[in-house]
Amino acid sequence: MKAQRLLADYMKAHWFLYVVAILFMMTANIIQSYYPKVLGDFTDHLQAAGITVSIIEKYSLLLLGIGLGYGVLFGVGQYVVMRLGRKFEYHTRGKLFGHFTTLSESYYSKNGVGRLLSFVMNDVTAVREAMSMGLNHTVNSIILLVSVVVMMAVSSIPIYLIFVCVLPLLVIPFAVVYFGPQIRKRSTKVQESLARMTESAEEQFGGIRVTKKFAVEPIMRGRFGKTVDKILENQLRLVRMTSVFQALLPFLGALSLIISIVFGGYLTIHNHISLGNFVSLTLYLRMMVNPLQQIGNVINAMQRARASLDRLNGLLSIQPDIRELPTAKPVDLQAADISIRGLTFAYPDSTQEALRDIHLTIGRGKTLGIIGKTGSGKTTLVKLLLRIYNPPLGTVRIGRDDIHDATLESLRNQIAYVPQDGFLFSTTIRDNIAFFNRESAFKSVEMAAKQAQIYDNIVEFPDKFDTKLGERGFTLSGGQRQRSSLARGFIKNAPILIMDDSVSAVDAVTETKIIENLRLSRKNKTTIIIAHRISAIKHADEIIVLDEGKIVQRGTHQQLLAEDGVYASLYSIQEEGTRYAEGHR
Ligand SMILES: Nc1ncnc2c1ncn2[C@@H]1O[C@H](COP(=O)(O)OP(=O)(O)OP(=O)(O)O)[C@@H](O)[C@H]1O
Repeated sequence: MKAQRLLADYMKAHWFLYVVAILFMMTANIIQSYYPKVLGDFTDHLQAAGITVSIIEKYSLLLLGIGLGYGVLFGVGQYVVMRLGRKFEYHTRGKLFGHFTTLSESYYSKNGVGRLLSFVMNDVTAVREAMSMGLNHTVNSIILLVSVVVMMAVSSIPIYLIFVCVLPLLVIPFAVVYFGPQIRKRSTKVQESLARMTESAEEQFGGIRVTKKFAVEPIMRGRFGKTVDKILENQLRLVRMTSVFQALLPFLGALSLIISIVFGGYLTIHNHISLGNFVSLTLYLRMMVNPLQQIGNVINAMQRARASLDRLNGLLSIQPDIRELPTAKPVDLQAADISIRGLTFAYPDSTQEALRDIHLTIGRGKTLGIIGKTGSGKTTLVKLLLRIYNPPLGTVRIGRDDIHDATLESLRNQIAYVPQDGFLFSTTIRDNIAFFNRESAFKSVEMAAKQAQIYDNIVEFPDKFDTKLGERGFTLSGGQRQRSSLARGFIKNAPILIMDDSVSAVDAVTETKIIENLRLSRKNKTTIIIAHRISAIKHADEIIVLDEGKIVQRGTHQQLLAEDGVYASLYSIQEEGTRYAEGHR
């Protein structure tokens, strides 16, 4: 859906309130346009009959009426429009967030969090401002201008005088046509540099611990400084352009006033027009300057909003690259083997193949171990099983069906994936563990914590399972974080559990206990364990060794040890390391 559609749909849904607000503001401005006429008449009265109490009473009451009428009607109209604007902002942010949730990992790997935030913050605000201010000012200005022109036309001020005085103001539309597109271009640049700053700030804050440990704060300040400098540079270019534009408008207003004083004054001296007409004319012209200036502001705001709308359109038009086929059916992973045939895969935008000609069957209820050098394609393989990326058609099957024929929900609901650096939310440890179902019984949360060997730590925390974790769970150590995220995977008790190097940060004794718990609790359930340490996978029914995206060895632990290959040499290095460590205890 296009961003303009969002805006149009919203306005259509609230058309009644908009009409009421516009009517209020129109009436307010019509009332206000009487003000110069009243002062003009007052001047004529003064000139004809001198000042009297009754004249003062009459005109002050009239002016009070105009003031009150304008104030109340305009105030209510403006309130309604502003309120609608804020609601639009709220509504649009919700829609954008909804869209974000549909986008796949490849989008997030290319766009930083800061950039995404900037859509939700800066762009939505720019559109809201243009919408509220635009409507307010446009209605006010147009109605006031029309009323003033009508009032002048029906007054006894000669038309030729009005025309000559208004002449400089007619330049305004041309100025708008000239400046508008340039302002828009510069606004786009400002929005883009704001997005880059938010992105940089997010990254810098995220990496603040690393920065502190390496004492490279000046580099960090320098990097951030560059993004801020760029904003300043772009903003100043925008400000220069808008300032010239906005200064031009009052200048033209002043010019028309000067003409009215010179020409109108001349006509008054020679009794061609009354003194009251002369006063009214100058006041009318003065009254036209503000609305004209406001129209200029509205055009600026509209240009900014157009730039933001274009960015939002770009975002909303991105189609998630992982989509479900209309014919997709739920699958039952408990009842089917997974077979991979001739799977070769390269990441989008990458020419290098991350996986090459993989043939593998993961039998139901079996445990598969995956080992291999860093970057050998282990995580890629499981990402394809989860359809975080799309495997080529026909290469991955669940039972007899292609994985593309499965609904994403059924697939992901039946797989518990535990990554190496499991993200923890700023909530209680209990909610973090029971993430997939917040309603899980406390008993199951405790059980999962025990299986992941984190229970003993949690009961020592100040509020035990109700301990709130800080931003990203920083109050926990690396190993505790990893085990909490492991508990989150265990509690799901899913037909398939994938542990992606998720015991790397625990000591050997804890690892052995976790693996033992795993074997007991996951009897007859499929488990895939990716690890760098052989100790974590040696019990598996089958182990594959990946190297540069290819399976170079496969078999049980014993079979692989018997072969002269990567596995056996890795084993002897790791064993030697363990013996060495034990010898030095
Ligand atoms: N999103 C991505 N876009 C492009 N290339 C990627 C992406 N993710 C991984 N790669 C590349 O794909 C290859 C395999 O990466 P993968 O993460 O599967 O390795 P791994 O065996 O899990 O490594 P590790 O043991 O370090 O976790 C690497 O060369 C990596 O650079």
